[in-house]
Parts: sequence; C-alpha cells; structure tokens
Amino acid sequence: MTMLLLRFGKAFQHAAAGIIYALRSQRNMTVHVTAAGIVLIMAWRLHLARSEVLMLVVAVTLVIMAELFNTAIESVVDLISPGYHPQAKIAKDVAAGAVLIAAIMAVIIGIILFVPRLC
Ligand SMILES: Nc1ncnc2c1ncn2[C@@H]1O[C@H](COP(=O)(O)OP(=O)(O)OP(=O)(O)O)[C@@H](O)[C@H]1O
Repeated sequence: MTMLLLRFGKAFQHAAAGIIYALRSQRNMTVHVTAAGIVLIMAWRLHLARSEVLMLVVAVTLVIMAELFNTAIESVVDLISPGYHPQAKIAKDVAAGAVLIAAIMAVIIGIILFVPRLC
C-alpha cells in the first residue's frame, strides 16, 4: 500500500512538472488559463446554472488539455526533427489545429451562455 502511494505521489509530481513546464514555456497556455479564470469568475458573478458552469468547465479543460498535448507533440518533434521537415510541419500544424478547434468550441459556448445575460 505504501509503495502504491509512493508511486502515485511520483506520478503526480511528474504530471505537475509537465503542467508547470507548459505554463512557463507556452505563452498561449497563460492566455488559456487566464481566460478560464475570468470565465469562471463571470459564471459565478452572473449566477449561471450548475449545468452551464459544468459546460464551461468541460470547455476550458478541453482547451488546456489540447494545449498540453500540443506542447508534448512540439517537444517530441523538436527532439526528432530539429531541422525543417514537411512531416514535422504536419505534426505541429495538426496539434495546433486541435487547440484551435477546442478554443473555438469554448468561445462558442461562452457566447451562447454569456451574451444573453450581458445584453
Ligand atoms: N521542424 C519543423 N519542420 C517544419 N516546420 C516546422 C518545424 N518546426 C516548426 N514548424 C512550423 O512552424 C510552426 C510553429 O512552430 P513552433 O515550434 O514555433 O510552434 P509554436 O509557435 O511554439 O506553436 P504554438 O503557438 O502552438 O506553441 C509549426 O506549426 C510548423 O508549421
């Protein structure tokens, strides 16, 4: 049991280190986290329904997850292909596309939930 807890603790430390690395190295990550904070404070101030807050939480989580995967893919691509390579370009562009899709979905959800309350 102690070994299991120690292993879990180590895995948690590694995951936290990955998140901190992404936060420090990716400007977009800071933007996503700041936007998520603002959106959740607005949801609280505007008394959004529980299901609406849940939708926002899922949307911002997906954006942050996509950015974390994007950072991981960028890092592996830079390791394997430090010079220009069309395949490296595809990998990075597709990963960035995933972030864009998640961000667009989050913005659409934000517009649907906030615009009627702010107008
Ligand atoms: N090794 C490479 N070979 C070919 N194209 C590359 C390579 N590295 C980067 N690119 C191109 O440059 C773009 C930007 O890559 P870069 O590594 O600078 O990511 P970034 O600007 O940090 O992206 P993000 O804003 O998503 O963090 C990629 O989407 C890709 O089109």
